[in-house]
Amino acid sequence: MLDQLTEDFYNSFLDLQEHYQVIIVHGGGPAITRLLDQLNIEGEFYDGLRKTTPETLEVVEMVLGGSVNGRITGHLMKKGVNAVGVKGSEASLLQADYLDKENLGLVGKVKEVNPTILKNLLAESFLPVVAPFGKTEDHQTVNINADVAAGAIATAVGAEKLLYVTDVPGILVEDEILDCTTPEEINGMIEQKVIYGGMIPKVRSATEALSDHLQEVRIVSGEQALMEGDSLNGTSIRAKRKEMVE
Ligand SMILES: Nc1ncnc2c1ncn2[C@@H]1O[C@H](COP(=O)(O)OP(=O)(O)O)[C@@H](O)[C@H]1O
Ligand SMILES: CC(=O)N[C@@H](CCC(=O)OP(=O)(O)O)C(=O)O
Repeated sequence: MLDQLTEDFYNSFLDLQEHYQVIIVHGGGPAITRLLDQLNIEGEFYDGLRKTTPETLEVVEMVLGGSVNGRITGHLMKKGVNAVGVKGSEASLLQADYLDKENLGLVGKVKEVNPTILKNLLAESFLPVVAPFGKTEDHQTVNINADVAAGAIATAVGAEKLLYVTDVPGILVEDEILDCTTPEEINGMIEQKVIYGGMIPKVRSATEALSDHLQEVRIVSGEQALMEGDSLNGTSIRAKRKEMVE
């Protein structure tokens, strides 16, 4: 999605900051794959997660922590947003365990989040742009899936809303954007194959992140502005449908 993010999308952050304190957590899988291909380093995925050797990790760090993070931060700075790049592996932000060292190598799962750095930056009106790395107890940097990192950070900072930015304007049912839905309906849509492929991990981590505090997760497009007037675009996912009637 990163290559398709529009001017309207980046402009939205000025509007968003009038209503919310905002943290961005980004991925960049296709950009990593491109550089690995150029370097003739073979990539392997298991259940959508990249097997990460020490050699692969070096490339992942260069791409996510370097060019992708710099690009997003740079675009936001140009719009007048005070963005700052943060690596999840630093300042004890994402403390990780190995997910499956034998099969996946240096891939992490989040053990604990220390959001102090993010809270301090937000308090000073910075917009943190987080690259999804973690640090293990033995001080190894690990590669963490961006959707997973975003969910964990949202929970740790006590976020009210979590937005998953993608290349469709929301959850689509027969080409119509769904305004709102629930985890229960989502399970049904997965069963009926209305939701398939890359949307499945997105809606699953979205529903996992829902809590008493984080009452809404949205699936939104990066091809348009995130807000229209005072409301957010895309599909709203909430625990119960009756709460959606506002
Ligand atoms: N019901 C659905 N509504 C919208 N998109 C869907 C649906 N089911 C599957 N998809 C697919 O999910 C894709 C988004 O997931 P993915 O490609 O992994 O996104 P990203 O690269 O932004 O993480 C869409 O482009 C679409 O092909
Ligand atoms: C462990 C793992 O798979 N990490 C991901 C991190 C980037 C990411 O999540 O990028 P997308 O959001 O574009 O998928 C990877 O190496 O591709």
